[in-house]
Amino acid sequence: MPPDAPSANFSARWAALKNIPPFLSMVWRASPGLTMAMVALRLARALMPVAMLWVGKLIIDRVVALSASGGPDTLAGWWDSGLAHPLIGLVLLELALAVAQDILGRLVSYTDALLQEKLVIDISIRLMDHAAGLDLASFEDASFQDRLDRARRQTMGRIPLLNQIMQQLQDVVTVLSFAVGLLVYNPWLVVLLALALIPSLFGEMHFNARTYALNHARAADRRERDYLRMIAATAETAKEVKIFGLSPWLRDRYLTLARRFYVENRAIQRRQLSVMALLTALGTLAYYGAFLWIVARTLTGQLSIGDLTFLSGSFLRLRGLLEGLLSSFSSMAGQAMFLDDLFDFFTATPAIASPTEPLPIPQPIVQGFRFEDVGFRYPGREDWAVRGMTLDLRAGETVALVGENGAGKTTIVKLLARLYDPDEGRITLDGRDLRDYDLDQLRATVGVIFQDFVRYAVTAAENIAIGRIEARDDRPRIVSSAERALADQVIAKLPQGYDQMVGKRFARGLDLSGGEWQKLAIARAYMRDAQLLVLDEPTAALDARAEFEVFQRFRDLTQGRTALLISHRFSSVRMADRIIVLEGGRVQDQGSHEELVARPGRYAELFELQAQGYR
Ligand SMILES: Nc1ncnc2c1ncn2[C@@H]1O[C@H](COP(=O)(O)OP(=O)(O)OP(=O)(O)O)[C@@H](O)[C@H]1O
Repeated sequence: MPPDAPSANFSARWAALKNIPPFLSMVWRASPGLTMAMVALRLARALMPVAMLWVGKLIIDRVVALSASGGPDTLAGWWDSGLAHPLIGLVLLELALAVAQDILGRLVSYTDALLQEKLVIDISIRLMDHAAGLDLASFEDASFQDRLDRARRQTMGRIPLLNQIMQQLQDVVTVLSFAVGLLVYNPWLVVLLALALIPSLFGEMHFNARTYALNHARAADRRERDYLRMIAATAETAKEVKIFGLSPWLRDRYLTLARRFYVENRAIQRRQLSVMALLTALGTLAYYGAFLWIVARTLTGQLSIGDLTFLSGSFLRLRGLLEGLLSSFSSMAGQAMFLDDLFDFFTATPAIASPTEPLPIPQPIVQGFRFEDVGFRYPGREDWAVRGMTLDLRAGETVALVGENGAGKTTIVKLLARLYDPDEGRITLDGRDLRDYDLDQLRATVGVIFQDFVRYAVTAAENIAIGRIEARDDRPRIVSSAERALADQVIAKLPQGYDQMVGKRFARGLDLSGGEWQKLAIARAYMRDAQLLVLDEPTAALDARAEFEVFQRFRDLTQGRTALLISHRFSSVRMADRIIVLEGGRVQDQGSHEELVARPGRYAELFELQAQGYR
């Protein structure tokens, strides 16, 4: 069991009850009106059983009294004498109660369904909103992924908890109403019942805690299982799974993980079965003991037949209710333990945020961006991704970054957009630390298209509009961005043009080639009014001519704006005003293409290598 797994003991369970009030406040937030209606309906419903049983007792006592009094022999006689009128009134009352109970039950289910739905929507939106504010680093951290995964499950998985809590509330009121009835006859009856049920309560709590601990400890396994199931059967992976014959390997890996969980879970379930059977038997014994007492008192005339029915009825109901209450109380506490993950997730705060008094981004940028002796390590890694990095991105200039795989090119882009903050040194914009500026404005100013851009399963137009989602209805803007990125030719070939659904996730979707996707992605860059435009190798799948053309246009169209290009193709890179050569997270050299090829160094060497390939 990992150190952070809650131990399978009672205190963890009791402690989890602290989650109930915040959970209820979430319910209230989701819909105050429905919540109030629900509580009122449940309360009314809670008092029905005791009322019905009591009226039943009154009916029996009256029937017994009337038949003992030796009244008329015929029904008509009874009617005329008027003796039976109060009895008829009681029967009608009982009938009305039964009908009301039914209607209330249906209203409760109706309100419950609506409230649960509202709650799912509300929690989902809060999860999405909260996730949007968190650091990229959080998403790249596996333990955070586990937490997020568990929290996400809470959205659907813990919703029945609402019903459980409400039912619990209703049952408590019903129990209290019966207990008051029993107390009137003999307080010991109530004590006896409660005592007999305590062992089952602890038993239930113990086993629920064990199950939770197991689930918690195996969260990482489950994520892997979901992942395996996903890669075994999705459009994105089907090609490789077939070509490499991965199916048996995926299947075995899945089975190994699933079996481990199954075996551990079965052990808990087995113990629960035997222990709980014993504890429940205890309860049954106590129940029949009390029942004997009631029968004896009736025989000796201390209780009426009506009392006997009321008491035995109350007893039967109380036992069922208390048992249900105790077990659902413990399962409710168990469910509440799962809420820890949800609330944990909500308490996670981003480290990268706007300062309290942010500076506005200069319009226009005058000097540009500058890295001053910047060092950065990815969380959980010992080695530096960039170190001692000093470079300038002057306003209005087109700069290319080159370097071998892992040289730190993408990391520079992430630092520029403040997806991460440097561990050493600082990055400035017009002389002020990036951290002093408004974060949202900064991200709007830096338009980046990454090499691993997302292929959204939406329409072609929407795929482009992603670059400036507020302008998704601005068709002329979308069309002109598409033209600049050469994506218009791709779209012209689609049967439904800009409104064509793309991607293979949905039946209506039409998949595109790698290069075609890239053109759509590049069009996103033109949707923005970004002052710094970055293309981080989204052109890798374009053929050499298309990349050349895309970059040429990019340079022309970004005239007067600052632009950063990342590419491994020298034919494209040479268009830049200045080329920065990175090696091992540092600037190794910089200059124009002509300057760099003229002197011996990494650039000339790599350029020569690539040129040879074409000879
Ligand atoms: N999310 C991450 N978590 C941990 N380490 C990372 C992460 N992303 C990159 N790195 C590491 O940081 C270093 C720099 O990576 P970076 O992505 O900046 O290289 P790059 O120059 O863009 O490479 P490429 O040409 O392959 O795209 C590499 O050693 C890489 O392994």
